[in-house]
Amino acid sequence: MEREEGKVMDVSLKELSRKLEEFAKERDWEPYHSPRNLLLAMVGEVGELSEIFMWRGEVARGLPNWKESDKEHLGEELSDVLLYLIRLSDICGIDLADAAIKKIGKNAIKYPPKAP
Ligand SMILES: Nc1ccn([C@H]2C[C@H](O)[C@@H](COP(=O)(O)OP(=O)(O)OP(=O)(O)O)O2)c(=O)n1
Repeated sequence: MEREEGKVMDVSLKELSRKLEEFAKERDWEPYHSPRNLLLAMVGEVGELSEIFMWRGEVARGLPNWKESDKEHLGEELSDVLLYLIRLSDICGIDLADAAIKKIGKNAIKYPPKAP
């Protein structure tokens, strides 16, 4: 994991996946991390993420008028969704990085760029 001024600059999905595995092992939570439980946990976090945007109306890119504390909360909920997604993929035996790259390739064929 590459760091600069205390901030993570580059981290792989595999590194995050390993950290999540360690986290679950250290707490004896592995039996609870079944595919269905992880999926439900992720959907729950998507709900929490949605709540942040609820009733605010449309939001400008970069969230210029948001309080720092709201942006921090947003980062936490986005992370919860990502972490459960990575853990779910891992427990299902899916290499998420590989699957995502392949899917981007497939998308590009389905939706070719407009001709110049
Ligand atoms: N069985 C569990 C429970 C939690 N976590 C981890 C993954 C998530 O990143 C985070 C979720 O924790 P909480 O369920 O406490 O959810 P929040 O952090 O959103 O707290 P709250 O719902 O109180 O806002 O913890 C986990 O891996 N396995």
